[in-house]
Amino acid sequence: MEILTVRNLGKIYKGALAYEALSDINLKIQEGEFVGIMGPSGSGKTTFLNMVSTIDRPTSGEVRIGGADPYGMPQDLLAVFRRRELGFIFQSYNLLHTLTVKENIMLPLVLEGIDPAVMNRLAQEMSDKLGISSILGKRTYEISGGQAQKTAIARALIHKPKLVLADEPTGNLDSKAARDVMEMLESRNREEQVTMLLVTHDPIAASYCHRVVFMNDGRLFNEIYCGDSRNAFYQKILNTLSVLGVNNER
Ligand SMILES: Nc1ncnc2c1ncn2[C@@H]1O[C@H](COP(=O)(O)OP(=O)(O)OP(=O)(O)O)[C@@H](O)[C@H]1O
Repeated sequence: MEILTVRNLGKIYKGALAYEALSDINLKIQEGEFVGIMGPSGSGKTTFLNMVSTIDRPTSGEVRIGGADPYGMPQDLLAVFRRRELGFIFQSYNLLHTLTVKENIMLPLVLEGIDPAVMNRLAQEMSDKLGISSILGKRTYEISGGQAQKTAIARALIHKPKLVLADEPTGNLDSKAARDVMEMLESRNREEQVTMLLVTHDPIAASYCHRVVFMNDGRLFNEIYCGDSRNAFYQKILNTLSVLGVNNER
């Protein structure tokens, strides 16, 4: 089943000087896929993610999520659709500092008015899977960056969204914590077929994906698939980045 269908997507930022940030993007993502987006700085990755996440409107083209047209919805329905069907993971975690780790994780369920006993059980199950049960009572300023990102992942997944969108989820982490976070995402994808779309500059993070789509100058440049070997995939990612002139020192 197709979870995301993007057809002929274009975005022109209008200002003193109009700027075409996306041009004629076509992309399909099947249920259970784990797809990375890479490309040089300014190539349109975040703009693309913002169009898919319905944070910003495309100038042309179509976006379908699980068959639904989010841009055809009135604002109030769109807000509910985004909350129910999408999960977000950001580079800066975006946790609420007045809440505990557990309260942050339960937030999407609180907004849906789920029974507290059910919320507690789901939060416990999710944090067991992500290995953060021991920090559930802590405040967000008492935990490490890696733990904060795992908390954000738990929050993004707890309501079982159709599509999880991640923007540089390892961008603020050291290489050990980054691997840990990618292993978490990979295991949630493998075990529960969570469909994920991830923007990253990090070729190691991208190598956990099934497929990496490369952008250049607002267009899709190329896509490559992971075969049997993650190491060979990593090398292919590095090669494509070097063709695009991206320096990927970490
Ligand atoms: N609100 C805006 N108004 C005008 N131009 C914009 C706006 N947002 C982004 N752009 C331009 O659109 C292009 C694509 O930007 P975008 O942030 O999508 O790139 P990116 O690939 O995510 O870059 P990076 O890897 O540096 O985050 C850039 O040239 C940028 O300057």
